[in-house]
Amino acid sequence: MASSTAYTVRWGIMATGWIAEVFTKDLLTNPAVRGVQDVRHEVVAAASSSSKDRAADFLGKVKAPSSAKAYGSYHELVADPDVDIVYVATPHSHHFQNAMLALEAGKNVLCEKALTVTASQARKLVETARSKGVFFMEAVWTRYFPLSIQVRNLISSGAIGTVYRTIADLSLGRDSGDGKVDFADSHRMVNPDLAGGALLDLGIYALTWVFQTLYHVQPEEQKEKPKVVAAVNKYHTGADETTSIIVQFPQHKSHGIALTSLRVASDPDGKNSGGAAIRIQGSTGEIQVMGPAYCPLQYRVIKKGGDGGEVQVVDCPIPKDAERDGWGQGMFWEADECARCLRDGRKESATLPWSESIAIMEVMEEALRQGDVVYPDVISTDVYDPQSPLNTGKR
Ligand SMILES: NC(=O)C1=CN([C@@H]2O[C@H](COP(=O)(O)OP(=O)(O)OC[C@H]3O[C@@H](n4cnc5c(N)ncnc54)[C@H](OP(=O)(O)O)[C@@H]3O)[C@@H](O)[C@H]2O)C=CC1
Ligand SMILES: O=C1OC[C@@H](O)[C@H](O)[C@H]1O
Repeated sequence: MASSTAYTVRWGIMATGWIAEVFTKDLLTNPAVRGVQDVRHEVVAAASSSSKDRAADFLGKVKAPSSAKAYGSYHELVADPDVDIVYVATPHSHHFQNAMLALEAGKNVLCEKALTVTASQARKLVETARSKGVFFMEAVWTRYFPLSIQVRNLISSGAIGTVYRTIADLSLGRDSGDGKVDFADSHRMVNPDLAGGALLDLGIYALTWVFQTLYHVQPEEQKEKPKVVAAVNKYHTGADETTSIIVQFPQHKSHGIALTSLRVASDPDGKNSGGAAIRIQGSTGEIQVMGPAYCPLQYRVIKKGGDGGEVQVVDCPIPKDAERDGWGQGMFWEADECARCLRDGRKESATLPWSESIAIMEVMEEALRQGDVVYPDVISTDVYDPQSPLNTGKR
């Protein structure tokens, strides 16, 4: 078990869908299994906008302690004084209103990706977190993987010289052969009412690799806003199905190429036979990260002019908790980061600062603008409404 002096964070889970379950199970794994002694996590409440019973079922499924409270509304969750931090696990359409509900209640917030539908919404959330003096972070879990940390350190230490280009792809390959993809039109992946589309859901990981290799590593005073050129193919629902973006940092002479698609796959056979999903190309070598871009488990360092014997292959497996049915997907690392920030009084994570989440939202917004993708007003407004249907669940 984690040490008895470990700093404990009490989580409230907002929504009860797929990722809420995966994340909450990760929270409830034993931190010692991943070598963590200084922080630990408790799940004290979960809320469903559908019903209190659904929240109770959820708590049962994740084997939360019997003391954990089930709420039938998001409003009740954010009012619970025992909750230190709210994890927002609703579709991206809802993130602005739901995260605002929690921030306005004075709660710390970890909000699933994509942070919002628009950059203006992201800026408003950050302003609110700042004025309320609470912690706020976008849940891009991949950033906190030991693999990502190692890759960023390699870049910063000059292991592949100056990085001039990163090519990153996260594409699912869900073409169903009849002109459609195999998500129902109502599914959050393609439904504009839920801010569906490849870019906000998947492309954000390709952009994460572009940003953490070309932008994050830039010294603060040299951080440069990128130029953006995008090509977008729209699905018949109006959401984007294939989006390709060139992100240019002119001062740094670097290009990021972020690719995403629901039609073709980054890894058609699931064995990485197609090669690396991410290529980070420097003046003296290349780092290749094997996909999927959201959950990479291996990278390779290839030195320029090497004879093939110089390729260093590094595996970074995700520790599983055998005492908890083998749970552990790698989402616990971002939770540990939240705990350490709360313990240390930090309001934002240095690994994914507010300004970087906003910069990525600005790129996605610009790409979607170039592709004529338009989302409904109710999900793209930046006016907070505690009684919005997105907060009350009145669908
Ligand atoms: N980090 C990662 O690896 C992943 C992140 N995600 C992100 O998590 C978010 C949720 O995705 P996922 O869990 O797959 O989605 P699900 O559809 O499985 O769950 C979403 C939950 O949100 C709540 N909700 C509230 N209003 C609505 C609505 N109008 N329609 C649908 N659901 C609603 C529901 O919970 P309730 O009824 O209890 O309120 C629902 O169960 C997305 O933003 C996605 O990008 C998703 C998958 C992986
Ligand atoms: O964040 C995600 O990562 C895994 C994908 O399968 C999922 O669609 C996406 O939301």
